[in-house]
Amino acid sequence: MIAPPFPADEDARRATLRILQILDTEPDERFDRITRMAKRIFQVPIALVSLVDADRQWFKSAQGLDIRETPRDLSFCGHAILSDDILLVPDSHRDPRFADNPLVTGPPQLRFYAGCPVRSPSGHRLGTLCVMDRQPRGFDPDDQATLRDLAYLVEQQFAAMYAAMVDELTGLANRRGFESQAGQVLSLCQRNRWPATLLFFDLDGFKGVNDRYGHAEGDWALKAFADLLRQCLRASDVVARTGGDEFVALLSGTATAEKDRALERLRSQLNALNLRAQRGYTLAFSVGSAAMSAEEPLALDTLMAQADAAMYEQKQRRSEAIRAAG
Ligand SMILES: Nc1nc2c(ncn2[C@@H]2O[C@H](COP(=O)(O)OP(=O)(O)OP(=O)(O)O)[C@@H](O)[C@H]2O)c(=O)[nH]1
Repeated sequence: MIAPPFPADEDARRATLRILQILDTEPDERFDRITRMAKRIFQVPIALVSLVDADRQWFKSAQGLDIRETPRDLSFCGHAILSDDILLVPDSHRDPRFADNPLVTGPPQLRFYAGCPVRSPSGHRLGTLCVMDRQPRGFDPDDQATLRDLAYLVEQQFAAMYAAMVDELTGLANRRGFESQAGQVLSLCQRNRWPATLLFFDLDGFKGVNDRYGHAEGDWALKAFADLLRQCLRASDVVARTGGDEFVALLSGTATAEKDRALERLRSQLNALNLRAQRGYTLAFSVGSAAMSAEEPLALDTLMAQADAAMYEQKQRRSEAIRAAG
């Protein structure tokens, strides 16, 4: 058996799965309808929408299988997401990648597999729409075209979910996406008695960038800042653009010293960007933070309000200092 390797975009792919907040959710008729159609059209016992997570594949929709997940190492879909095309395994007994796979040699005794990768609007292959049989079979070009059409329906559902949760300009979570993801992360911190820190950022003098250099330049600056946040914070932190030039990040399991280090990294990378980019203006931000200790749980709203107030204070101090100097 050959376990599937990770694709090159693995981190971004998993971050997208997190933003969509689709893993471990309830069955959804929009996806179940598609797998029912696939099962009927191809006359197969099993049809799945499988999402490939860190170490498992999890089924958003499953027809003909009682389990909701299997280890990623054993998954056919882990192989299918390595390419844009359909992965076709007409007879698993004759394929060295799968011949001694426990899902082939034991239940559900998979013999035939056809899986079409399903992508997020940002282009990451999140999983597959796949059909399976317990006997070998063919899958002609017409079948393949039909499977691609059905996979496209799955992608449209992803697109609708994505639009509701993601800021189109920067690809970060939007306010709604943030509230929902951060709410879950905060509950996890509270259950495990981990500290958490919320950072509230607002760019300084951003209106001036738009006014002097145009809206397109303003968009460039927002995207550049979003990229820096992505680079300087951990993949497990929840980062969002919640308004015009406002960004927030929830750092989980993070105490003050780590938060300070993250902000130092951000400042130094922003300095480097300003020097490198030479756009005629200096991109700068004010930031406020609010901490939840392991002992005292706080609601997300409270953390947001505290961090916003701290940011505002810093902004006032900075503009007073600039006025005094000038
Ligand atoms: N380019 C661009 N500009 C935007 C977008 N959304 C909001 N803005 C602009 O962002 C600016 C935000 O305004 P403020 O926060 O008051 O401006 P500021 O100059 O940063 O003010 P301070 O925060 O006090 O430093 C406004 O000019 C908005 O028009 C966007 O998606 N793209």
